[in-house]
Amino acid sequence: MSALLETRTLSKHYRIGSALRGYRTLRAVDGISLQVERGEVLGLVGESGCGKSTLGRCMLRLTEITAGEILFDGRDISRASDKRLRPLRPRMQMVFQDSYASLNPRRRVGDLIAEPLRIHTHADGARRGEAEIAERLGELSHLVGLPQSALQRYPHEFSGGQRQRINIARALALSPDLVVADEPVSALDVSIQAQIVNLFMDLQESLGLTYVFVAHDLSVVRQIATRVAVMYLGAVVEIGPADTVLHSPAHPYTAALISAVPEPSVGVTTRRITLSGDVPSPVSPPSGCRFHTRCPSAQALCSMTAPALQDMGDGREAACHFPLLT
Ligand SMILES: Nc1ncnc2c1ncn2[C@@H]1O[C@H](COP(=O)(O)OP(=O)(O)OP(=O)(O)O)[C@@H](O)[C@H]1O
Repeated sequence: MSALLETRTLSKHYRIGSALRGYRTLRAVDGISLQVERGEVLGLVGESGCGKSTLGRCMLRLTEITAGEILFDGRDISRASDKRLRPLRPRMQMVFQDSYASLNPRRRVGDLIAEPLRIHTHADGARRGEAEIAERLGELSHLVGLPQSALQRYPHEFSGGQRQRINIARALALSPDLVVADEPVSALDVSIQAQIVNLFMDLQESLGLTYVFVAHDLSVVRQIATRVAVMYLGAVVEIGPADTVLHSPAHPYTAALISAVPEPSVGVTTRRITLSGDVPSPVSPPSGCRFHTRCPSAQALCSMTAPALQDMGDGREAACHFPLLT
């Protein structure tokens, strides 16, 4: 069976600057090939600005891509028009970090959750009637743990965690196959984060969902992800089963990310690695391996030749000339 979603050398470049000062190309996502299998939770991790959100948005074609291909359920949607995407939209949904910005403050929660049901018809073109919508609203609020009374109220009357439940209900309204969640818990208090992560996990199990879960917090990713893709400067540097990648990283960058987590239970690294310097600009990424300017294991080869993702023989791939395990 084919993957639910596949990207092939996917790139998203932005033109930045001005006519006066000159234009430059910012490589937010630069040639990423990966597969998201049905029923899995792929965690996307990496420092701020490495391209996680851009990749998530490209996967759902919420933004035009610059190059490469995206296949959803075997169908090439890389350059599909809005009209062609429309029947697929219900099957792919996004949950954003900012639970408030995603909700129109002037509309009642019930209307907000029902909106996708009113906009999209059934697959045969039939519109949903009000009784059907009311029944679905009842199901959805139960699924995400919102009381029925919440449907009559407005977004500002809720806490951040409850608002994220509203966003999740909206995303699930049309029974999607794939949900891309972009830092869905990072704006929440730690105690509430656990509740929302648990909700994501319960829903995934009961509804058989597939997630791409973007997060910079490795302890959250470790809790929910079955596989992890580690991004650096627009590229994937390591990808594989979450336990393998987070417990015995092959790429020095993954090891450094894990080292930076204060609580040691997140991963057990073979070495403690501290990164020096800032992330280079995606406008002019370093030659060879993009990570070589900050890598403690870098050698002459690393500044000349970009390493491709290689099979490490344990179900994971890493893009490094001198991986930590060999
Ligand atoms: N619309 C845009 N125009 C120009 N540059 C953009 C645009 N959107 C994102 N970028 C740039 O693309 C790069 C990747 O951004 P992106 O938001 O995808 O990273 P991220 O890993 O999700 O970071 P964060 O966790 O901070 O959101 C950054 O350098 C960002 O400034």
